[in-house]
Amino acid sequence: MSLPHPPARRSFALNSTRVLYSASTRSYLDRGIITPVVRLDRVGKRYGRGPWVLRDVTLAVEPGETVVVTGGNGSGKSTLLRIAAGLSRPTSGRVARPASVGYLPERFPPGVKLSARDYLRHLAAVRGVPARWDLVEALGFVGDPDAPMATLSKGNTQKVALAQALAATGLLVLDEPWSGLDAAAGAVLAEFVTGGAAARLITDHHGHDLPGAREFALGARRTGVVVELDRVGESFEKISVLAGVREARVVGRGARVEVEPGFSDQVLVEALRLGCSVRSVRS
Ligand SMILES: Nc1ncnc2c1ncn2[C@@H]1O[C@H](COP(=O)(O)OP(=O)(O)OP(=O)(O)O)[C@@H](O)[C@H]1O
Repeated sequence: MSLPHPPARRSFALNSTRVLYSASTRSYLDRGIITPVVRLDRVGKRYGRGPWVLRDVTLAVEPGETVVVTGGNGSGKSTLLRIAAGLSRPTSGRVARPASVGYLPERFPPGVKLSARDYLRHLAAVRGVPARWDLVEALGFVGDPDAPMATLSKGNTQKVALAQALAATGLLVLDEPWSGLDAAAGAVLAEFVTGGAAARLITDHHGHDLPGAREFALGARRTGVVVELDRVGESFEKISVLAGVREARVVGRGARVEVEPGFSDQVLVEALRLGCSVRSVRS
């Protein structure tokens, strides 16, 4: 069930600039002077009779703010994002969101027969927003805009999928938006997700450094091992998906890797095999 939208007199205009929100916004939020764009109130989720994936999650994202949802594999990040975007119903709790929501799924749906240009036009028409081909170009799309989406490379598919999500003005929900992007597109995206007036809720296994972003950690479990690696380079992607890796973040030329109990030996062996050096290992 969605909460009714808050009264307009308490809302900040969504098209105001980011600067307006930078000073003391948390205290304004707390005092009810700024209304969050999206608010999850004690949200819980279980699929069928399965275990609870999320329990009692309360989160508010204000205009112009970027919140990065972190947590290990299976901690419920994508589930939380789908609930925030309105694509999945919470089992308990309440969600209030704006009318204009852009959503980038973790994986692009297979079997889309439309061309990139028609796909963008179609989704824009459904949502009542302009088709932003300029965003596709800004991300450095290379390919035939009139070829079926299924024939595009992963990175170019991601650029089109991102453009349809970024066209929204209220809330941007982006699940692993850097996935498949080249460095140039990644840098453009980093600017998109740290500027502008929309509220942004994202996941990012790559741990990009996003100025002003706030972290929201899910399922923070205290046991496990933290491994600090050096000389990680191109191996980061492989390390971040190793069995037992709860979370991996780029730190300078190295990485900080949180590992589930019992998995640290095999993660260390694999990291050394990939040419990394080990800076520290601690519980
Ligand atoms: N449609 C579904 N039906 C049943 N279980 C699901 C469904 N979607 C997710 N789950 C389960 O919910 C849990 C959380 O999944 P979710 O994809 O939200 O985690 P995540 O933190 O995004 O993981 P990852 O970092 O691996 O992407 C997992 O145990 C998953 O198996």
